[in-house]
Amino acid sequence: MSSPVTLADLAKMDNADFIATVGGVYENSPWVAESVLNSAPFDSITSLHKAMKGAVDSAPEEKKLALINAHPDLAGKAALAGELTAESKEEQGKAGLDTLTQSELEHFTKMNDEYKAKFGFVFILAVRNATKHTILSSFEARLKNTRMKEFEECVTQIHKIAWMRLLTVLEPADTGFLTCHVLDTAGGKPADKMKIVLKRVSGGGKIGVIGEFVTNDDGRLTGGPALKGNKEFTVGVYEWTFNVGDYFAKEGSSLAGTPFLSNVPLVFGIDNPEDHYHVPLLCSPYGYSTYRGS
Ligand SMILES: NC(=O)N[C@H]1NC(=O)NC1=O
Repeated sequence: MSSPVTLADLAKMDNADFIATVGGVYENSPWVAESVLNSAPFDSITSLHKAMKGAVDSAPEEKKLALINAHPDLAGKAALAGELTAESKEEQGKAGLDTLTQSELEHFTKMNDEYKAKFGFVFILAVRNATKHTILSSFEARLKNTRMKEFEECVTQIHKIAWMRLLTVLEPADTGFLTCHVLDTAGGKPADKMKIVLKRVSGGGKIGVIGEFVTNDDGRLTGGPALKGNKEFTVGVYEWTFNVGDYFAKEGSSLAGTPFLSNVPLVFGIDNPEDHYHVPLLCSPYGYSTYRGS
């Protein structure tokens, strides 16, 4: 795959090159990219996606229907005939749809046919991070919906597909960063001097341990964000490991010889590398919780 285009390079392109670069993020529908040319240049993938999404959402019903039907079936005829776009081939391949057994293939054909017979359009699911099992259970669940709900769901899935395609084509803006905060809910105070390890579990960049930190008096990471900018803060799955056991031992509040909580792992996903993700931990010796903060 060619290396991602920077937003600065995208801004310098003429219309034809702009369409050649991002025209394929809405499957077989370059009109979406064409309709945002007036709003160029874009300073982030987020703003480009927002503009493209807006063009689709404000398009008439027939145009949305044509957009849905511009997608190939999952594990359908086009896939079998080797006629998928490069983008769709990659996505369907990542979900394992290019290595189905004969009986799995028949199952997919049955679900595609049932879905089309009920709703009159192609079943759409963003499958880049899916498996054949999650796709089949999604088919089952969505077959119970109304046509209107499914129409909306397909458009929502198309926006997700476009977002993930933009992330493969363009280099994100350098604005994203990851922060943390640990609060001791038993003591009613920030958890200071707690050791935290950060690992990248999957995604772009080095996999494995990528940082070791200690919280300051305010329970935040000494030295600022754990990851910062588009070289470090990439789409993927990450894991904090909080050394809660040692912290509460230091506080003198661990009553047991073998503490109930020792290391607390927290696995979280980064979908928008241009955003600020604040991933905190609220903990006591016997429980913990988190949320996506700001
Ligand atoms: N039918 C359908 O959902 N197709 C699409 N989904 C996806 O992730 N890529 C596609 O081509």
